[in-house]
Amino acid sequence: MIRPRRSLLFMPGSNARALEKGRNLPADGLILDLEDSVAPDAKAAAREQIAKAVAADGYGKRELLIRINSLDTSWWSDDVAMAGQAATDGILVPKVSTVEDLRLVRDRLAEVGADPALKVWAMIETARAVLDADLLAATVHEQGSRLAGFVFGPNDISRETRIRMLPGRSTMLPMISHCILATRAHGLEILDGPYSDFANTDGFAQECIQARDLGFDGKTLIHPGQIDACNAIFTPPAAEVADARKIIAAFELPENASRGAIQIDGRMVERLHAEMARRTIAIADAIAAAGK
Ligand SMILES: CC(C)(COP(=O)(O)OP(=O)(O)OC[C@H]1O[C@@H](n2cnc3c(N)ncnc32)[C@H](O)[C@@H]1OP(=O)(O)O)[C@@H](O)C(=O)NCCC(=O)NCCSC(=O)C[C@H](O)C(=O)O
Ligand SMILES: [Mg+2]
Repeated sequence: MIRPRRSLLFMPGSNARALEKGRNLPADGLILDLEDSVAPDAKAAAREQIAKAVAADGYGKRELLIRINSLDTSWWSDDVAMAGQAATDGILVPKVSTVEDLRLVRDRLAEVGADPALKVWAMIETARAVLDADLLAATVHEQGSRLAGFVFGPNDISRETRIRMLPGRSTMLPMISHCILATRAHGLEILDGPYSDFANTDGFAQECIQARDLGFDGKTLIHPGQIDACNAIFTPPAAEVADARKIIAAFELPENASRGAIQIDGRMVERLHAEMARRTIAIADAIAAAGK
């Protein structure tokens, strides 16, 4: 089943006001954070607060992920124990670098008896993870894997590699495309990283358009003011949906039953375009069904 993932808003697990606000924000998903937005001495309280907020529910159809702390900290194991028992859709694992990292998380989730439907998302934000993106994505085929996709992490990549984050992202485009290819080769999803300068609405909109055109499924956000623009940019435009319906209808005509390529309004259209059209319609329908 296709799920709209146009906008996933990060919120600090230590911020009760944000957790409360998340119940009414129009984001497709929320990422309740235990990692970088939570100070070291607030980790335990944030973990408890997230558990209570999820148990109290009220998040409706929004996809809920909990970002745990990285595997080189003393917190991650308790984070997984809490997240594995919480009624969410998945966990987001930061600073994944090796396939062994993903196996550790898989085994810990099994140990705590997590619901088999709970998914794992990996943040790709180390040089090693970018280089080995294909290997990481390939773990989806392993027994017991819960991997659903990647979230790109430009800030940590920049920190580790000293590659600068520039407007237009010219310095990061090769690695972004590399990660997107790795996910698609294994049937996974991928979300773009956040845009920190939340007061710069034009810059944000340009980055969303770029993210969509590069092939990301959606974008992670850090401020509620970014949701509407992000949703609008990642929503298939009405004209694209109408065109998709036309393509499907054309291939369903008896006279086209045995044709691989046809003509619509002066353009060549092939069956691969019908496949793309079906995805466009499925996303548009899923957005409509979610009432957004
Ligand atoms: C960046 C912020 C600290 C700004 O917060 P604040 O100063 O409170 O902003 P505003 O006054 O404009 O807020 C207006 C109202 O909106 C609420 N709010 C703000 N942010 C959020 C949010 N993320 N979720 C829910 N609600 C939010 C405020 O409470 C105000 O509400 P009201 O009281 O009704 O007026 C803040 O936006 C923030 O903390 N953002 C999230 C930070 C975060 O989660 N960071 C981690 C993810 S990014 C990352 O980790 C990078 C990645 O790993 C990489 O490597 O690239
Ligand atoms: Mg990061």
